[in-house]
Amino acid sequence: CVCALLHTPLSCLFPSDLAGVRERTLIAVKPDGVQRRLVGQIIQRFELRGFKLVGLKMLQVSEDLLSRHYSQLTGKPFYPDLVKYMTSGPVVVMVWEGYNAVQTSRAMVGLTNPADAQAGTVRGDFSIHVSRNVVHASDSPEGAQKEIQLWFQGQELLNWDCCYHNITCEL
Ligand SMILES: Nc1ccn([C@@H]2O[C@H](COP(=O)(O)OP(=O)(O)OP(=O)(O)O)[C@@H](O)[C@H]2O)c(=O)n1
Ligand SMILES: Nc1ncnc2c1ncn2[C@@H]1O[C@H](COP(=O)(O)OP(=O)(O)O)[C@@H](O)[C@H]1O
Ligand SMILES: [Mg+2]
Repeated sequence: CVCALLHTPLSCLFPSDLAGVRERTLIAVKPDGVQRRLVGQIIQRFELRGFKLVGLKMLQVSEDLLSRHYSQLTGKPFYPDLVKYMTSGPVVVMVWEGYNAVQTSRAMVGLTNPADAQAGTVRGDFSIHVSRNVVHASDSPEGAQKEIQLWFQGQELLNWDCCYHNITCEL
């Protein structure tokens, strides 16, 4: 721990805002992202940003899981097409942990409609249409907790120590 090397208590480096250091968010590479071989690049962005991967799997999504994941969208006109899209092939779903993970991940992913997503975001760099926008990212800490419980069993998530933990803002 660099903190120990510096003989500096962590509280000196991060004086007051430690609440969000172990925040977790759910990111899914949607079927179009998997088909287009974008999984590696998406994982790399989260690793390079400083987040820690604590869960990862590939699966074929069931309509039941999807309807629970997108429960607020089931009445939308595009929902049937959304189901076709999301069940058209495997998705890669992961849980990333770190300071302010939800908000920062949303910023990295970009706005829902790729036409509005800034260049430099996943959607802004890799997609052009809202119905094929490559990734999902939880949009609130509460939503993230629900989604993580929906997609992962507790034992599929690993607490592991990162040797750079004070640099990446972990406790
Ligand atoms: N007119 C629309 C609106 C949404 N969608 C799809 O439905 C998903 C869920 O919409 P929403 O939750 O509003 O967007 P985001 O939160 O940005 O996307 P996600 O929940 O997948 O992260 C979108 O990503 C998109 O794939 C769509 O195909 N057509
Ligand atoms: N108007 C739309 N037309 C087609 N698909 C949409 C539309 N709005 C949202 N979607 C799809 O539904 C997904 C979930 O929507 P939402 O949760 O609102 O956005 P986000 O994915 O950014 O969290 C979006 O990512 C997108 O794939
Ligand atoms: Mg959403």
